[in-house]
Amino acid sequence: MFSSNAYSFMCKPGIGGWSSCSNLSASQRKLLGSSSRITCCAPTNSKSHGGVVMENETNGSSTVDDFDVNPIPSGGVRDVYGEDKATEDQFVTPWSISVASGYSLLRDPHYNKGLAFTEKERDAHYLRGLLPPSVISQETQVTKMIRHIRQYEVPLHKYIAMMDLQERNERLFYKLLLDHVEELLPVVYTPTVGEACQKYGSIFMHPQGLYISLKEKGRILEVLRNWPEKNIQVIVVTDGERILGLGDLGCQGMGIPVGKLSLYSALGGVRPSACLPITIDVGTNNQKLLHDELYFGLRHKRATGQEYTELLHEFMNAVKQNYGERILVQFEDFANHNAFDLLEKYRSTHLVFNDDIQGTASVVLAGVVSALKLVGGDLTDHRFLFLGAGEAGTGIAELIALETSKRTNVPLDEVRKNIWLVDSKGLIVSSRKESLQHFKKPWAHEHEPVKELVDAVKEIKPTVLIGTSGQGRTFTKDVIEAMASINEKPIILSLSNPTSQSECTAEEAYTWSQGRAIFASGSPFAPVEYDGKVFVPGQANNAYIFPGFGLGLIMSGTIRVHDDLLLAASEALASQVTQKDYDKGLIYPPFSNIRKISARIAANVAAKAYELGLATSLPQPKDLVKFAESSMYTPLYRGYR
Ligand SMILES: NC(=O)C1=CN([C@@H]2O[C@H](COP(=O)(O)OP(=O)(O)OC[C@H]3O[C@@H](n4cnc5c(N)ncnc54)[C@H](OP(=O)(O)O)[C@@H]3O)[C@@H](O)[C@H]2O)C=CC1
Ligand SMILES: CC(=O)C(=O)O
Ligand SMILES: [Mg+2]
Repeated sequence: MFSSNAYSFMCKPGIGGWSSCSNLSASQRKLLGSSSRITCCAPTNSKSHGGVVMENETNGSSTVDDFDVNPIPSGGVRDVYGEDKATEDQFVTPWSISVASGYSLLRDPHYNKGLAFTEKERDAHYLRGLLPPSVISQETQVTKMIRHIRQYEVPLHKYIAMMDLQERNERLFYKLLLDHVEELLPVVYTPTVGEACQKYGSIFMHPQGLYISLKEKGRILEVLRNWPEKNIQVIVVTDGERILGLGDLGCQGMGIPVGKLSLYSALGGVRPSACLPITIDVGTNNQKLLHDELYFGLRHKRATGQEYTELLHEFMNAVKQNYGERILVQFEDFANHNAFDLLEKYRSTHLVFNDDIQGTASVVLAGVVSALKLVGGDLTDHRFLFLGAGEAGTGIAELIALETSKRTNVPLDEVRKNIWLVDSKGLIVSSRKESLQHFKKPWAHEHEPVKELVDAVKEIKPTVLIGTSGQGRTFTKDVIEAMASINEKPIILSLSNPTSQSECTAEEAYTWSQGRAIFASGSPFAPVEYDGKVFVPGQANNAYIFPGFGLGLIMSGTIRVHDDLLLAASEALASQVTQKDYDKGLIYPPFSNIRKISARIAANVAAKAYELGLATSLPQPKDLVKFAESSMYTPLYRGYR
């Protein structure tokens, strides 16, 4: 992810976008060629925007835009290094221009091609003798790497090998991931990323992402400016308190933003250099980690209240100050006592998106809508029961209610009555209302208290059962048999991650429902044979949505997330399920088509953003799907002159 020896040029402060960098002279543009980056800076402590980096790709899109906070007087001399506007008490960053070659080129993951460097490149870039004589293609490298990965039987070893490749040769990493997406997604993402986070202290070799701890309070802007890439378009940030269903992993949660952003590039085509993984370290309440000598985070209990709020507020302001209005901040795996408040606080001032609340809602709504093709009826004909009433559960419930209300013109409050949630204390009912967290209150319907899930299933008689509890094996035989006795084709979504926390396995869902369940899970399960028939479980994971959703926001310059954009993403995803998928009982399309799916999601999201007046990249491209496709990062190697 780091690259220190690229061509670097200073340019005006601004905000990442898709228009061209007007500040570059013709000779600079020529000099930059196809594998160059332009780096800008501003004095530390400066109140102006920090800068933008743009990177050329084959599509020629460039990324410095028109939000100029420091216009250049025509004919004047440009303060390209931010040196002139710095006062004497301010420090400037000594950025330098350099060309990677020889040994440093081989060690630069952004530019390294290993044995794929051509003869000409080996001469031009002082690589003779630093590589064995053979020249091989990127295709052959992919074949070699997938064999290498397959050698490992332990998933964590595969994960380490993938991370190692990412640090050595970024384009090969992404080509490999894209070419073998169904095989490697479970390696770089759930379930293996969960184990990686649990063991991050001992497998940690290269620092990845940016760590912002309480120690950096008061100078977060400076910390952001230490990141080598300047044209950041997406940040995925966690504070590590609710990592998948594994709880508080503190600083070790970094595996999640790193993994999510790999998917942004692989599945959504957002350039890796535009992605910034961040972990905010306010301490951890995980006693095991606090006593682990390899733990590398702050060794104290989590800061809460004002201390937490102030750090997060400084972070959000610094992000906007450094990267501008269009930077997308994706909140990931925060505990629900912070997640809802952060989203509420920043949704009107920043481009923020909570993947666990909003992304999950969008993907599950799509799955439910497609499932209706298999079971019949409309959304209003179905009754939903959730195990788990936190971010994912109430987020999904809310979006299903919104879509149903829009489709039927029935008021939201009325629609909500068909949706029931169970939390750790039992069914959410009106007699509990006073003591409920705010996000549960809309779901407190009139009913006698019910403690056990199986009893709730028998009482509520849901057609759809959704697990968002983070508790493994909670959809017991009794629960699934109860669902199967009420429904010809029970829809059972076991969304909790990683696999150990899944409410049931695919085998349990199919066996206990005598092969009648429409089943999907958050982490993947292998196909199951039951009664002579093979059942292929789908994966209901927000990974279907956030990469395309983010691309849609970025390519349209959208400045705020609106619920209708989530509905647009969901609709696009559901529309990608084919008859062939339905015939296999699948309610999601295969991940092997993910780039096409992401382009459609991006286009639908962008179209809605333009319609709502939230998009700022004007004029609107005529064909948004083509535009999305042409905007995507491709991991093929570029030639170096
Ligand atoms: N597939 C996907 O794409 C996604 C999956 N997830 C997964 O969903 C799970 C939950 O995430 P999230 O909603 O953010 O977590 P939260 O902590 O916000 O919510 C968890 C909910 O589960 C309830 N719960 C906990 N234990 C039990 C139990 N034994 N019986 C009934 N309810 C219980 C909690 O109850 P109480 O409120 O009483 O504490 C709470 O309401 C995680 O495993 C996560 O990995 C999340 C996002 C996306
Ligand atoms: C998938 C995801 O975002 C989660 O489990 O938290
Ligand atoms: Mg998450």
